[in-house]
This record gives sequence, C-alpha cells and structure tokens, in this order.
Amino acid sequence: MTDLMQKQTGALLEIRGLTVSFDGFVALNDVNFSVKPGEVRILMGPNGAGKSTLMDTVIGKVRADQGQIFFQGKDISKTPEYRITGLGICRKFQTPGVLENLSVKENLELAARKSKGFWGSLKTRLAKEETDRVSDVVKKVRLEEKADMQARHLAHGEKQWLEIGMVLAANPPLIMLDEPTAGMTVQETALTAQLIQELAKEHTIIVIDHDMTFIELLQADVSVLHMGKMLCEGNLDTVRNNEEVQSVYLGRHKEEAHA
Ligand SMILES: Nc1ncnc2c1ncn2[C@@H]1O[C@H](COP(=O)(O)OP(=O)(O)OP(=O)(O)O)[C@@H](O)[C@H]1O
Repeated sequence: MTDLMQKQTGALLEIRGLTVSFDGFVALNDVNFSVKPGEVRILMGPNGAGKSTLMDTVIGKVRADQGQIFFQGKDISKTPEYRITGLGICRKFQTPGVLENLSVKENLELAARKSKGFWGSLKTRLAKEETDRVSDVVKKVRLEEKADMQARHLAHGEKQWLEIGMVLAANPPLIMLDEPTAGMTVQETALTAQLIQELAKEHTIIVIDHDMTFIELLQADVSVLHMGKMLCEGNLDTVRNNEEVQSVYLGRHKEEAHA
C-alpha cells in the first residue's frame, strides 16, 4: 500500500489476510483488521482466540505465514522486531516493566531515553524536547504530584498509569495495551478509560480487554476474535447482539455471572 492508498483507506494500521501457525496449529486464520488514526479499538475474544498472536505479529515477535501488515502505508510484515518501536508502535504487556526503586519521573526519563535506541540511551542528559515530553506525560497520567515518589510506593492502578506513561514517553502513533485495567478498582478502571479517551486525541490505541465495565466506558468499536478468526466487528451494541458472539463469548460470561 502506498502513502496515497493509506490516505484513501484512512488506516494507520491495516492487516490483510493474516495467517499464523505454530507447528501446524493455525492460531490466526486469514484475519483482516484495520484501525484509523486517533481511534480506540477494543480487541476481545475468549482465551486462546489469537489476540496476543495478532499483536505479537504486529510488533514482529511472531512471523506470519501469509498476509501483510501495513503501518502508515508501509508493509512492515518483514521488519525486524528491534526496528518496530522506532517506527512508532509500542506495546505494553501485562507484566510490569516499572523499576521500583526509581522515581516516577526517572522511570519516564528512562523510557524516553530507551525510545532513542542504544546510543540515545547512553546519553546522560535528555534533550529539552524529551524533558518537556516527560513533564507533559507525568501530567497526562495523573502522577504529577507523585513525580518524585519511588515507583514501589505507588498504588497498583498508579503503577499501571506509570507504565502507560512509559509507553507515551516514546510518543508513538500506535499504542497497544494488554489488559490495562487488570487488578484495578472500579474507580481506577473508570479513570483509566478516561485517560485512554484523552490519549486517543494524539495516538491510536488498541486495547485487549475482557472487562465489560471498562469496555462500556471506553465507548469504542470492538473486534472479536474467536479460534483465530475475526468473528465480528462494530460498536458494542452490534457485537453484543451478534448471536455468534453471544454463544462463544458473552454467553459464557453470562453463564458465569449466573453461576
Ligand atoms: N509460541 C506458541 N507456540 C505454540 N502455540 C502457541 C504459541 N503462541 C500461541 N499459541 C497458541 O495459539 C493460540 C492463540 O493464542 P493467543 O495467546 O494468541 O490467544 P489469546 O487470545 O491472546 O488468549 P489469552 O486471552 O488466553 O491470552 C492458543 O491456542 C495458543 O496456545
């Protein structure tokens, strides 16, 4: 896809006909998926549906057997993993990456340095643009008052926001968040939904999550994967009313709720 085609389709990320298999097991089967600049998209699906594999393929950790991945109009299907961050794609995993003994600000500075690659990370001082970015990010993730506090003293939700901040420090156009509200209180979950909506003004965000309260708060379009196939896409009502989704995913949750 050329830059012109990207403008025509309007997609920041466009995945076409993606098939991925592990030793003959097909984890993704001819998946199409695209997100527009500034969009928040929720990626749902039961365990083993292929959500992580889809994200892993975007960041070059897993290679596709077939299909193409276009980012800002460029085919990145064969771009090595170590180059993907530099292109402006950042993924936050569920496992914490915060350094507990460093302050909030120091963690953010480190993330800003790392985004500059190996040589950039060796620089002792940050450029003005980077320090400005760190000050901006610390406000965005609502940790301004705790900027000098060691990360280990933060509440669980605050640590998750710091991690989102560390992704933001690199200022990537595309952010992928893996269950950002896991373990959060209802109030922290609501604040996280608000934060993600604010961030979507400058970034495109793909969120993998199962928490229906959070998904409702996000008010974003949803893509549902099931057994490696894209089952349904649309707004939350469309997805909720889809019979296949009800039987394979939401139905299961209802049963659990009534158990
Ligand atoms: N490296 C691998 N080798 C073999 N099989 C794998 C590998 N990675 C994933 N799979 C399989 O591919 C399928 C999709 O896994 P994936 O982790 O993408 O699902 P998921 O939707 O992210 O699930 P969960 O919500 O449980 O994280 C699963 O059946 C999984 O066992």
